[in-house]
Amino acid sequence: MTDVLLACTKLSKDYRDGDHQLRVLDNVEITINSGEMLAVVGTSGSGKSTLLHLLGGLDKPSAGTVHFQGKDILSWSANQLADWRNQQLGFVYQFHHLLPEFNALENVAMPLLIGGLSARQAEQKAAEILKLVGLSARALHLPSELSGGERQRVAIARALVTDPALVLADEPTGNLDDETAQGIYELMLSLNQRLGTAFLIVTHDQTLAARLHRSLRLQQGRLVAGESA
Ligand SMILES: Nc1ncnc2c1ncn2[C@@H]1O[C@H](COP(=O)(O)OP(=O)(O)OP(=O)(O)O)[C@@H](O)[C@H]1O
Repeated sequence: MTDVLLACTKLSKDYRDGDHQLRVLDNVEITINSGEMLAVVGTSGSGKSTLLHLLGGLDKPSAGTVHFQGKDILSWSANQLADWRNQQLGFVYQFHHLLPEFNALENVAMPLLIGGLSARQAEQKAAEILKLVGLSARALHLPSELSGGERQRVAIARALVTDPALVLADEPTGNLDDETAQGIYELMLSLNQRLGTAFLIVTHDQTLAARLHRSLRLQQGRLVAGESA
């Protein structure tokens, strides 16, 4: 598929540090196609999280554009952005951010409840997605009763439960051992094949990034020559 899902042009972000202006992102241009798995690789402080925040409409750039399916997200109100995130995007972070007092099923169902679905419909859909990530048997367990890898599987299920077009993942395996991290990448690749969901994954791990369809490198806020996997 070649239709463009998300695109940014000349994206820059500056922070003021006393008298200093700190340029954290500098004229970044990225295009993500529907169904694509794209990695952005960079060392700590290269601007990866800042980039994801801007692409997910969680922060505004100092300059540049962000378009989702051809629409200018920077012109949207806070409510429009919130609806868009709920309906079209899924987020996965380094730390799972599951709600500790709710079990896996309830955590996965949460975005659907927020989106207005009934509890019964939400739990039915959540159970389907938990099955896809191989966690049906753990559905009624609290996050504290799950391993780190299982928690990330639940977090991925929660990101996918609304059938988003795109998942933005910020170091989704940064807190896991190598073997578990590989398993999470396998899972994301198989979900991409099965559901057609696009993924943009930022990571410092080149080996994991090389498993995806394409990878780009961010260095001190600039995209440098990218590698295709
Ligand atoms: N709100 C802020 N105010 C000032 N500087 C910031 C702010 N947020 C981020 N920065 C700076 O921007 C730079 C990029 O940060 P960012 O978190 O995007 O990097 P990263 O590549 O995700 O790093 P890591 O892998 O360590 O999370 C860093 O130098 C950071 O200190």
